[in-house]
Amino acid sequence: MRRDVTRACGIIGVSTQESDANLEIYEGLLMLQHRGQDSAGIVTTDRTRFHEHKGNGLVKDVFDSQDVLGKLTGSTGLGHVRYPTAGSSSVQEAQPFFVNSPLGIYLIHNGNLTNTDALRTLLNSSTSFFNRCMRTSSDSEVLLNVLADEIHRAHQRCLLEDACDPNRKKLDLVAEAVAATMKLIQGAYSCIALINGVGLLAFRDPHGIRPLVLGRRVGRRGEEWCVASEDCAFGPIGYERVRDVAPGEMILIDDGGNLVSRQCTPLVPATPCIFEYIYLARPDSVLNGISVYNFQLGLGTRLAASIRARGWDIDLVCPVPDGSRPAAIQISAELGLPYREGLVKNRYVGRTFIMPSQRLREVSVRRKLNAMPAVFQGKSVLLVDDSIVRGTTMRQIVDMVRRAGAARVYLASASPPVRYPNVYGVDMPNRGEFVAHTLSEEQVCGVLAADGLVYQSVEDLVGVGRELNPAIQAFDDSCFTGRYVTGDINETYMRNLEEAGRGKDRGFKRAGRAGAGDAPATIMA
Ligand SMILES: O=P(O)(O)OC[C@H]1O[C@H](OP(=O)(O)OP(=O)(O)O)[C@H](O)[C@@H]1O
Ligand SMILES: NC(=O)CC[C@H](N)C(=O)O
Ligand SMILES: [Mg+2]
Repeated sequence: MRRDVTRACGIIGVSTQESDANLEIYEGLLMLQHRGQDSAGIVTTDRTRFHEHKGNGLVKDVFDSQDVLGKLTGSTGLGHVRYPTAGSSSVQEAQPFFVNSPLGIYLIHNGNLTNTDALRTLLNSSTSFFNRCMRTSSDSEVLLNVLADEIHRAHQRCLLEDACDPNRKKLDLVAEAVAATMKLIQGAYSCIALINGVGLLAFRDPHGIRPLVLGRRVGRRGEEWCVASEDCAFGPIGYERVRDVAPGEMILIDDGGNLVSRQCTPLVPATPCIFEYIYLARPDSVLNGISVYNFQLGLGTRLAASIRARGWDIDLVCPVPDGSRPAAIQISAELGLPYREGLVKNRYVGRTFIMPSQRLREVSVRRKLNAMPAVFQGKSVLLVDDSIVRGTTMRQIVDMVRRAGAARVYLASASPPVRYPNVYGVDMPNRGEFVAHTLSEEQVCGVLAADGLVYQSVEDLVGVGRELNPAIQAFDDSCFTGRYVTGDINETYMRNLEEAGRGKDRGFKRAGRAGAGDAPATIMA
């Protein structure tokens, strides 16, 4: 079930009392590798100094020897795997990022800020204590500097207060700073920071768009903690899922393993990114109380009803491996049709949708998937995929399956038509590149040269999530609806995004350029 290509970031932090954090973080990052493959980084602390290593590439290649990993000593630390949404892929932008004032802080981030440029201007202005100058164009580096600035301000405020207790708890200062940071930054963020002399800090944006899960175990010297993007990381390193970090919540674990939590913004139900359940997260993860696997089965159940209504004459159901398997299995069970694996995947070829040109993407699909005549010859086939974005994958597959002898090729997409970019930390092309951006279902079917096409409806998609966790009534489904939960995304933002992406052929390269004063607007076709 493991995906070999995705486009978000994965984060993990561990606070133990006696174990080697480096090994646990390494193992945890391997479990999160599907979320980002551009770079990997780990930092640990042995309470006297930080130990850091990061680089471009997969976790196994960046940490390719005992020597490299062995130098990362200490019982607390954090790790990151990156797929960029802002800035570039250069090693300077690999995470974690570090600042040394007002105290040593390392930070990792999953998500994307939508007001990065405004924040950068603020940090460079005289209102910032240090007129902070960044080294990269990463939004995550900006986020770290905002946090550092706010920690400094909170400390200054405390010193100025007449009644300030000189021993005022560090927790209070950090909580004040995180709350102030959350007021300034916009967009999506799940973050973990290592703060010298304070401990391990984790916080999640007020809408809970990107995931963040807390795990715990009891060691010989007391409680030990793990925070990660997905709880699939916990099992191999011996932690048990406790709960999701709440939207707008911060958690601080001190060096003694004591955990405290503060709600930094008014608590509202999460509006998590629905694409996590369709494509990004591993099926063995439970996010926001919803099993990703069960979500995907639910997609199959709902889609089966729409397929039945079409009255197509189908001989077999075939998934586009790997992500659509749960939905396809469920469709085959619901419709009483044979399930067949007719597309063989080559696990040693890399990316398709993020390849740097359309021609390369097409070649890559053919290298990655091969259609078997033994399955398709003379059959009327229903192909199921988790999503259709540019349509490159499906167009190539329809052609391959026909060449393999299929009599008819019907298509089912477990998610609705992707029509709008995701601006919250998932790499997506520009609006004009989506095959469905301005086309109807029937027109897309024509472009893909299929005999029929059915998409999941937005109502059914959201209905699956609501059914599995009634406490969550709304999701960030912006890539299907054009409705952005943070309310700050407008046409100017989209145009700037598209202009910044032009010529790079990957679309989502830079963010955070919304024109000041633009009214938030729903972006509809
Ligand atoms: O319409 P397109 O632009 O071709 O993109 C859609 C495809 O991209 C993803 O697969 P991908 O090949 O990225 O990875 P996977 O093997 O993990 O499914 C997704 O699962 C679809 O199959
Ligand atoms: N996909 C992500 O979460 C990316 C994090 C951050 N925006 C970066 O570009 O590095
Ligand atoms: Mg795919």
